[in-house]
Amino acid sequence: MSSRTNISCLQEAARVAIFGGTHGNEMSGITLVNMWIQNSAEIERNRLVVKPFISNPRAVEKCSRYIDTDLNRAFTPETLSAPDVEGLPYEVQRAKEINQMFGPKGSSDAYDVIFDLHNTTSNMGSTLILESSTDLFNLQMVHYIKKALAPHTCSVLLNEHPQLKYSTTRSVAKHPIGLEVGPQPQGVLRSNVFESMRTILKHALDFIQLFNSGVEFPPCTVDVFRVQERMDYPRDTNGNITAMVHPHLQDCDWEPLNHGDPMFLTFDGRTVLYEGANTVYPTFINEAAYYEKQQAFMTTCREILAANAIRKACK
Ligand SMILES: CC(=O)N[C@@H](CC(=O)O)C(=O)O
Ligand SMILES: [Zn+2]
Repeated sequence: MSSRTNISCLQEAARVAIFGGTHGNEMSGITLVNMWIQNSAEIERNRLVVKPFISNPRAVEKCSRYIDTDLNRAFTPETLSAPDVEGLPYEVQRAKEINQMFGPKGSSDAYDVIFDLHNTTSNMGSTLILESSTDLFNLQMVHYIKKALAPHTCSVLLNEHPQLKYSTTRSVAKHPIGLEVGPQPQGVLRSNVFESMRTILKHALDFIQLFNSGVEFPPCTVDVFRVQERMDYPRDTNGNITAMVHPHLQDCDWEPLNHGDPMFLTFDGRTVLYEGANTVYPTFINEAAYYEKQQAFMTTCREILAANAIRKACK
């Protein structure tokens, strides 16, 4: 029997967009994108269209997460097909524009790749966010980035949970990928966070250029953290929070949380323990933007994804 390797031939990635300011108070992505709009030399690659783009300019101007509603939840089929009437929430209108410019979502006309640059107040380090465990192009890209970064590290968050997945701005592209770097307070620029983001983008664009030039990428595996559950703060009967993230959990993103470990510290000094049977890996711990979403942190489980070899399809 001859052994044949399984190579998946994928479409060239000719058009790439880099979004900053999907949330108007996340300063690293906003600053990088504005810099690249001024001078794009650093992100230019052969035979590749790379478009730096401020996705929520009005929120950026106000330095707030959004004007009317969270843009990064607005890319549902219902919102995108809403009739163009006057008085639509700003982000709904903007989502429809972005879908026109970079989509339409789900169509062959859509951009190939959208990188969406975010910052978190959580101590997550550099994190790539995937929305599908079967997107070979993105899995290979993430594998490449992780290798290129070593000895520095980068976590991969997989958000394909049927209930917890949300309709992101980047989801307009064929290969949506989020980049979340922290900790960085809202409205603040930190040089280490800025530089980490910039380096990851460089490796990502290098990967795309290599892929487009015909390089074959061998089969690989990627360690990911799969979104499992959102954990809310303890609350009183009026819905007000009654506890804080416990000091033993604060800043411990991606570290194992086991049955019996402290989770919250109530205002009156009681410790609330994690009661789950299985070890989980919390992330987005004490993210500022998630208080309004009733989320103190998110639990994930570890998983290893395998990806076929890929190369560009011959036309
Ligand atoms: C802190 C923050 O904004 N995080 C992003 C994560 C993502 O892009 O998937 C969000 O909630 O939209
Ligand atoms: Zn964000």
